[in-house]
Amino acid sequence: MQKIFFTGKFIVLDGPDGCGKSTQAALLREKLISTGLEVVSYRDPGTTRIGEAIREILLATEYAGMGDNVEVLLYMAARAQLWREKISSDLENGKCVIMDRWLSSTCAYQGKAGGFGIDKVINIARDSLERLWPDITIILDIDSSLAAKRIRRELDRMELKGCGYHKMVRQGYLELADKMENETGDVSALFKLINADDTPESIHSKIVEILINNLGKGI
Ligand SMILES: Nc1ncnc2c1ncn2[C@@H]1O[C@H](COP(=O)(O)OP(=O)(O)O)[C@@H](O)[C@H]1O
Ligand SMILES: Cc1cn([C@H]2C[C@H](O)[C@@H](COP(=O)(O)OP(=O)(O)O)O2)c(=O)[nH]c1=O
Repeated sequence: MQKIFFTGKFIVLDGPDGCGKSTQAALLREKLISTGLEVVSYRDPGTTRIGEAIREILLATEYAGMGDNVEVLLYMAARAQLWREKISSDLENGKCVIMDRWLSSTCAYQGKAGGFGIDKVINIARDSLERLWPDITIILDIDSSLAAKRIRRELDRMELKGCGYHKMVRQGYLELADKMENETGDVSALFKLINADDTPESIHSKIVEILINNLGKGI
């Protein structure tokens, strides 16, 4: 079995709705625990009481008229609370934090698809978050209509924004990953793209390989 040697890493899985983040977060959590690591996994927005309350407002279909700028601020608020209550101390205590979404989501959804602007999102994050980027962001890239077909429950306010919006979300992730490769300083971060139109097992193996190659040594 491959052994993973790293502790206290902040790992984000991100991508369009239905790309398989939750499935992969659960598989990765089991894998890291099986190698003896202490692991916590959270969802953004949510996890904290404040974050879950903000999440309810963000996803409720009754608030269809919410502006993209308001969305940016609410997602950022939920995230700031999650950092303050959970992630910061977990990392200090050497735990691996697996996040289902993070700042990259706000860049892709509100920044790109909503038209607010990716750079403006990053500027707001810089002023409101203690940490912008995780140790690594893994984007599960998939055609938006294929991802939408995987969702078999009632759609929430964000999922109801339509296929044009969700196509732009995918473009947003691709643009962000590309931007990260070319930036330097606090704007740059480690981003990896994976083709999510594959079996869960194969995607999982690729994620583990990426982590071993980028965060630690494998044998
Ligand atoms: N690689 C995959 N191929 C096909 N279906 C998948 C795959 N990964 C997850 N699914 C299914 O697609 C749906 C959405 O997966 P989920 O992990 O909840 O995605 P997300 O958290 O990104 O919305 C679930 O029904 C799940 O069982
Ligand atoms: C974190 C975040 C999520 N979102 C959206 C993506 C989802 O449609 C919704 C809730 O996230 P989530 O429950 O993770 O979506 P799913 O499991 O369906 O992939 O919020 C944003 O628009 N901006 C953000 O910053």
